[in-house]
Amino acid sequence: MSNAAPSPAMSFGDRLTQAFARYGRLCVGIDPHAYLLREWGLEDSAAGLREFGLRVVDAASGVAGIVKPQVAFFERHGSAGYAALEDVIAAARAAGLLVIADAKRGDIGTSVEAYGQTWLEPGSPLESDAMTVSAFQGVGSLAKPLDLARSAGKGLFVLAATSNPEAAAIQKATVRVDSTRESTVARAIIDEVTTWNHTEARSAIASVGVVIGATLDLTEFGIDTVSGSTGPAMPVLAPGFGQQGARVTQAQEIYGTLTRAVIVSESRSVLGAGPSGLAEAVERRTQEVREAIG
Ligand SMILES: O=c1ccn([C@@H]2O[C@H](COP(=O)(O)O)[C@@H](O)[C@H]2O)c(=O)[nH]1
Repeated sequence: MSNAAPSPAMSFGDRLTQAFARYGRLCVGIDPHAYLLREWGLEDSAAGLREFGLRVVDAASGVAGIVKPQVAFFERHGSAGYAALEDVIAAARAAGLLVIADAKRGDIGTSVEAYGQTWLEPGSPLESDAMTVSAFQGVGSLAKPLDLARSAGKGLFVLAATSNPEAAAIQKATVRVDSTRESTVARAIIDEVTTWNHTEARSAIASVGVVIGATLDLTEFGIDTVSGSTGPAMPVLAPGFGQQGARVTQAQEIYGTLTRAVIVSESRSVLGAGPSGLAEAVERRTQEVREAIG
């Protein structure tokens, strides 16, 4: 399966559906922390990051369906880091892996459009299959990347309730959505994404998702994990499993009805196996995630 040139007829949600059916829901994070590079016997340089990323791609290829490079680690090395990231992304996509660039971009609409072009435009050097974005400047500010994602068969994951504890105060804060309703910030973002997805109702899984951490009690964020959705399932990129403490056996309990399109994202808990144990760790984790949520 190659996803190098997605036909516009095939949305990101459709490709996600295929990846789920074939490989399950594990997303292997490509997070070349300095300590991991050391443990792997690699230099903390662009060349070391490139080698690290390519080894993860190798281990994930044919076993897991999705990888998520954490852009921050590559940016540390400036232009050489970006060149390494380009190679890692290209190798992953050529191997048939879906690539979610964890770039967490956001800005006013005219600038965020360029971020979308960087990560989602077919033919761009950093072309990925999906990217993470921030709605701090309003979900409406993301209109251009949303349009591009739709026309190019790409995906977006909007930060809604993140796994880090420091975010709770802002994300649980109440906002007035209209003259009759109030909602938490997290819930308001999820509702806007859901509305967007209802206009793309032809796929089983939508192309625009949200980031909701597995470390949270979602009821405290006002997030509905009980009602069944009528439209396409909203993909939920779910960090917080593994090193941050959440267990995949609890996924159903954490996400409730949202579980049907949860992507279990794990980085350090898999990468910590080191280069010799990595392939086995990816296989084992893929299996555990399959057993827990299919
Ligand atoms: O809410 C969020 C959003 C993104 N992340 C990112 O996911 C990985 C998690 O790494 P682990 O080693 O599995 O903890 C990392 O790249 C974070 O920046 C997140 O953790 N929480």
